[in-house]
Formats: sequence, structure tokens, C-alpha cells
Amino acid sequence: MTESPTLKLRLGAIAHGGHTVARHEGRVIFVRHGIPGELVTVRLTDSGENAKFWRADVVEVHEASEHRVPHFWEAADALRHRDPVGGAEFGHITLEHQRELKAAVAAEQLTRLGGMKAEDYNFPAVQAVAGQDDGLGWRTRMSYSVDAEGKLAMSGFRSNTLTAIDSMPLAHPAIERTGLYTMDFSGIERVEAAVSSSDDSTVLILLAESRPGAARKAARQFPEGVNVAAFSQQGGSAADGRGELQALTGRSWLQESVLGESFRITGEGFWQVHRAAATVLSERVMELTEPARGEQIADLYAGAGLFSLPLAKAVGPEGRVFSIEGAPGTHADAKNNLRELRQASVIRGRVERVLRQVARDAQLDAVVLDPPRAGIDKQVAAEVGSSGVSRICYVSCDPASFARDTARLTSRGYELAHMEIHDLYPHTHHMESIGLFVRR
Ligand SMILES: C[S@@+](CC[C@H](N)C(=O)[O-])C[C@H]1O[C@@H](n2cnc3c(N)ncnc32)[C@H](O)[C@@H]1O
Repeated sequence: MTESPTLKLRLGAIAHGGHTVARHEGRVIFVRHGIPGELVTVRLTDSGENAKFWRADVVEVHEASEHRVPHFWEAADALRHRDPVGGAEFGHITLEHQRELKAAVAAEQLTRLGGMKAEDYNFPAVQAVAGQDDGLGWRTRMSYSVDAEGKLAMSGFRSNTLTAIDSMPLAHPAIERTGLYTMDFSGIERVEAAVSSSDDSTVLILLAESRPGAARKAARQFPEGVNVAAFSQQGGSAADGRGELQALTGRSWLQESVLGESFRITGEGFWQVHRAAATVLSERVMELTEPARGEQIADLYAGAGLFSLPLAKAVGPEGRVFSIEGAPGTHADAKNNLRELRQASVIRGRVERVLRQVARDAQLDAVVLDPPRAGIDKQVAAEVGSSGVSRICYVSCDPASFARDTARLTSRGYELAHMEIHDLYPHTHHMESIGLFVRR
């Protein structure tokens, strides 16, 4: 293998995606695993002569930032591992500074793409999740590859190289306790692990087999009490639905409890990843949206009904909540979770296709939306923006699409009256924003 070239660089500001921006002979280089201000040696990972910009990983630090700490996980540490696995790319930065960097990215995106002016707007700080002092053990959902030896593995950023792993410090301890890193997953393509954030002991493992019978064989290795199911997927991740589940041991669903409400989530259904996320987001969405009795509210990209359920209870039988979700498995969960509330209309379909009809037939007072990373498309922004609702509560896991959609909604007569950001993905560059838009 030819050695990739290295360069000595001073790292500049943080950019969306978790990179710092550096320059070399007039060319922009997006550098991972660094901290703004550091003097480092990087290895170029993407450096085509004609490329608009290059990419690189830090391999040596000459002048370290005061915010640098030893990475807690060797497999993800660029200084100890040649092809660091993804998932903890901020693990070399103190949690406090991670949050400062995320706030800077959100403000930069809102200024550049969202049309907001720094002098007119107080960009929010990123709030830590209560009780998360080390930022570890929070992931209730994990997705692993399997290497040629049948061991659990992960790949690096934009890399196909698999690294076998023997722990994942961000995973919920109940997932780690199953002992899955020492098991043989020969004949299995993907392993997904989920644990209930309310009931710490219930783990559900999903196995996608590439060899018939492999899932049944692999399932026998798990200790008693761990639920295992086989799943097959036609494209996308387990959250995109269209999967088929077959319970092998125990059951193929988890029970979640959020602010006193119960939710049943099947293995393939979407649920928030951080163990505290469902509670934090549900609480904040309800407080910001302020649903009143008798109101009509659309919950777009509604998942298994996390927000639809408390919204439906708040508007009462004389109100109406439209819970719109595209993935079949997740929609089925929502139907089940909302079955006792006749004011809830649970609709399966892409928001792009369903919303127009709902907005025409109903008299919407408010919209709650929580789209995937890509945000909402132009047409949905136009429909929401022209629906006449007095408030829009937008939950977002991507600051760039949130900023772009902010510009779309403000151009249709709304203003961003309140915004907050929660650190629901510690040790990664991701963040969760909530914006309340009100009619001007
Ligand atoms: C970020 S999740 C939010 C779910 C829910 N609000 C929650 O917090 O549990 C986004 C959801 O949107 C669904 N989804 C993605 N694209 C969609 C589309 N175009 N139309 C309808 N639903 C979609 C996904 O299946 C997923 O359940």
C-alpha cells in the first residue's frame, strides 16, 4: 500500500460535519480529529489534483488545544488507530468544548443558510443532558457490520475498511453486557441492537442473515433474557421500514415509557437514540407548542407517536391530531400506541404526498415536525408555510437543513421566535435543535 501524503497545518474554524477547516497553498482542507487552533500533522485521505477541496485526518499533534483530552476509545482515536471508526469523532475534545463547537456550527449555518443576522439574534448555547457527566453509555440503538471472521465491526468515515471492535463506549451498558463482541456472527450481514430506555434490562437484537439459518444459530449465543429476531430489509436502515421480522428468542418489540405514557416499539420501528432524548424532546415540544383543547395539530414525520400521543391528550376529544409517518413498521407502532385516542388520525404516507390533503380538509392551528437529516423539502415548506397555522415547532437533527428550512419558513411570513439546542449525541458532531416559528 502506498503511504498517503502528510502535511503540517494550523487548524482553523470548525465546520458543519465535524471538520476543522485548514488551508494549504490556497486549497481548503477539511480535517477530522482536530480542534481549532491546533498545529498538527495530517494524513490526506482525499486529495485529487482536481478536487475542489481535500480531506485529511490528524495523525500527530504538535501544539494541542487546551480542550484536548485523551480519546476514551482506541478504535475511534485517530492518534492511535490508522483508520479510526466513526461514531465518536469528538471524543478527543472536552464535552464542554464539544458543545461550544456545536453552537458555533449552528450559528454559522443559520447566518449563512438561514438568513439570520448575528447582530439581530442571540444564537443559543448547546444544553447538556442532565446526569450525563461523561457522555458515555447513551446509545439505545446500535448498528454493527460483521467482518470476514464473523466478528462485530465498524467502519471509518467515508471508508469501507472494517475494524473489529471489542466495545462501544457510547452504547447503553445493557447492550455491552450481552457479550456480543465475543460472539461469532458468521453468515450475518448486519447486527442491530436496541434497548428500552425506560426498562434497562430489555435488549432486542436484530440479525440480518446472508446465509439461511445463520441468524437462528447466532441467536443461541445470547444469554437468557435477551430477545433476538431475524430481519430482512429491502434497502435503507431498519428505521426506514419495509423490513420483515421473525422472533427467534423472546419478543420482537420493546416497551418505552415517556412522561407517564407507554409506547410499544417493534424492532424495525424508529425510536430516538439517546436514552434521555424521548423525554427531553417530548417535554420541550409540548411546552413550546402549547396545544390547547379543541385545537387541530399535524405531527409530521411522527414516528411511533412520541409527540402525537401527548398532543392528542392535550387537544382532547374535541380536537384533532394528524400523525403522519412514512415507514410502514413505525406507522404500525403509531397506530397501536394511539389506538385509544379517537381524536388521533394516524396516517401512513410520505409527508410530501399526504400533507396537502390534510391541510385542505382540516383547520390546522399548529404543526409539529421532526424530519430526518435531510429536513423538509421545498414543497412541504411551502405547504406548511401557507397553511396559516399560528405556530410551527420544528425538531431537527441537522443544523444545515434546519437553517435552510428556517429561510424557507421566514420567507413565508414566519419568524424564529425561539430556538434551543440539546446535546443528545455527545462525543459526535451531531446536535438536536428545536425551533418555534410563529406567524409575523
Ligand atoms: C427523526 S424521526 C422522528 C420521529 C418521531 N418524531 C420521534 O421523535 O420519535 C423521523 C421519522 O420520519 C419518518 N420519515 C422519513 N421521511 C419521511 C417522509 N418523507 N414522510 C413521512 N415520514 C418520513 C421516518 O421513518 C422517521 O420515523
